[in-house]
Amino acid sequence: SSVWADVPLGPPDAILGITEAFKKDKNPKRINLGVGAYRDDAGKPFILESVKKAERQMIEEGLDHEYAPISGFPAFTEASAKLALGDNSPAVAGGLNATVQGISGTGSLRIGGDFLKRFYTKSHEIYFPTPTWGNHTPIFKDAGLTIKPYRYYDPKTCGFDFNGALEDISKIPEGSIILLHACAHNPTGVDPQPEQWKEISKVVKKRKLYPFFDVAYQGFGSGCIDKDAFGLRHFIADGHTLCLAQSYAKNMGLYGERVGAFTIVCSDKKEQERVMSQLKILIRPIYSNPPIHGAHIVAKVLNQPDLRSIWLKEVKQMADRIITMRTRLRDGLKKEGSSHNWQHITDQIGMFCFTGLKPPQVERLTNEFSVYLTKDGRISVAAWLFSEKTRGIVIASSSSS
Ligand SMILES: Cc1[nH+]cc(COP(=O)(O)O)c(/C=N/[C@@H](CC(=O)O)C(=O)O)c1O
Repeated sequence: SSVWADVPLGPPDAILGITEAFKKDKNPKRINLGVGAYRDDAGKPFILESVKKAERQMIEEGLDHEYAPISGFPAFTEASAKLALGDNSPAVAGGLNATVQGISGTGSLRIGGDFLKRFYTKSHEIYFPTPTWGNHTPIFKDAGLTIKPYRYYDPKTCGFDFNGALEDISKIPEGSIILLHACAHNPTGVDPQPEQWKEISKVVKKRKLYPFFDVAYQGFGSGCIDKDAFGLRHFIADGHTLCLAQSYAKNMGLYGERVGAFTIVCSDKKEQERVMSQLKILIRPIYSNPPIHGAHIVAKVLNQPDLRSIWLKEVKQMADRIITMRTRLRDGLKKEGSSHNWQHITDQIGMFCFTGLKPPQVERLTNEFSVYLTKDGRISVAAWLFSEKTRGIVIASSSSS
């Protein structure tokens, strides 16, 4: 028999599989609210002006196609570290950030998982908020870490289960790794308030946990890159030693360019050199060195003041549009006669709204109205086109709610 006779058929991806199903739907009124990708008012992908300008400059400069360093271009990695940690970050100023370019957020998270498995000796257990982004599980499982939960989302309020989270975190075994979403939590759209971040930092410190921040939506939550980094920067100011994975897929619209970064904040320069050396040894046999096109774009946009100021306006414009769409969706549902409390649609923040719809209602929405969303009831508000689709949500939510 064939050598692959025992290969089982795997299930479609819970998120990317929605787009596959959407593409097969012939209904002209179909709408895809599955994948976390921003769309403009015409439902089209949004190419940022700052990105277009950077690319035009790159063509004029005739950039070559030579290999980047294993860790990526310093112009990219240093700008990424400053974006997340702050322009005046003492850690960056002191050269304590061991930052490498990763293959977008996913690849950066995976480098982190692999590095922790190889060198973090206190524990190989990583604690996830419940729920979390679907791909977090296979990323860290394949890296050889054991996944454990802490409470995060309260289905009763469709909000943050702050007390539950604190209670669970205060019981996490000392030295464990804890995964935190920096902002715009996926899939719930529920973020801790600044005061709550401070409490979380205290408990994480008390338990001597190792924080791993996933920074996939900086700027996309509030529209302000500094506000969205509050939790991360507070943890640094609180003296935590931590690591973080960044993605430029959403906040620069560079989805397919696969541009991200992974940073370990080290305690001193010697440690940073040792950590950098081992990150490069880890990367070399996987993909040797990172893709350069998107990295050049990001380096230009972040380092050139004219492009940076355009970008800051554009990321705020995207965040503001999402906030407007949230309000229109909530009002539209009321207008359609729904008596359900949809307040959480505007209380939540970032690309996603956790509607609270149950799988049977999601199925109805998809099968009868060609509205595509993930089974857990998450919709990408960024992809929402205000239309009579609202009616579909009302009907689906009214049935067996
Ligand atoms: C929290 C989070 N972290 C990292 C990523 C990685 O994105 P990357 O394209 O590797 O930089 C995503 C992507 N989330 C959206 C897309 C996806 O699932 O791949 C989503 O949730 O739809 C996240 O939502």
